[in-house]
Amino acid sequence: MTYTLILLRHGHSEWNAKNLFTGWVDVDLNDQGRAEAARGGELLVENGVLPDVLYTSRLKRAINTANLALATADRGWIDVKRDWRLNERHYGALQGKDKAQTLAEFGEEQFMEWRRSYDTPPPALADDSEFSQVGDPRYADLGDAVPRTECLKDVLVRLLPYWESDIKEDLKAGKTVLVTAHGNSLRALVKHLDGISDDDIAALNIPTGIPLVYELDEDFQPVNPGGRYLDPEAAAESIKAVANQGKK
Ligand SMILES: O=C(O)[C@@H](CO)OP(=O)(O)O
Repeated sequence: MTYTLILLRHGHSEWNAKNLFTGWVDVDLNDQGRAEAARGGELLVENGVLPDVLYTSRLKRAINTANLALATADRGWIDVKRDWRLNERHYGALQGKDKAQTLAEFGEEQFMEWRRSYDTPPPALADDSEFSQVGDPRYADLGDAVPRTECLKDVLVRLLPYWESDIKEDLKAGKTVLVTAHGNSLRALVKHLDGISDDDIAALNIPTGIPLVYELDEDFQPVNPGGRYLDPEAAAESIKAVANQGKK
């Protein structure tokens, strides 16, 4: 008996296209992202991997990706659970900043440390910034715990309890679970699933809009470590593009 988990990073967003750090800023998909999401749904159908339940973050680029993919797969009727713990990593004071300019200003080492180190968060975002989520009603349940910045470790710490309490329970019940989330929240989950070290996770990037399917054994260990992208060629191209962001 194996459990089927599908991970799907949202399609290209308006700020991916502009090369801006996004984090918790609620930016929508662009046309490319909407097309990627629909293609993601086609890939689910072509591969006969149809989700029974959907998990998303509270951010519209993930929500709309899931809606488009599921509509394409004629699966818009499945149960949905949304949770802030699947949100993108909060990018702190980098939210809204241009990646290429940040790279030029701070140099590659600092830029990569902020983007990909496991435990160094970017500087905190001021509460009165236009890009702050403090006071946003969608995070009212968080009170003053709304993040001002996060490193990947912080994401793992907030995400794992939810993985244990909710997502795993649906898998245990035999449901095929679709998690539609973000580059860094999915990197955290993949780190956990594949047992990737704190150092090695820096080199792992998740492509936009391409379903990544894990088969998990009864102990939730991947039967297929690293998972299986439903379009491996497109995934390889997109991974390269994500890795090179800023370096234009
Ligand atoms: O800007 C962001 O929020 C993320 C994902 O788009 O970017 P990066 O890949 O640089 O972590």
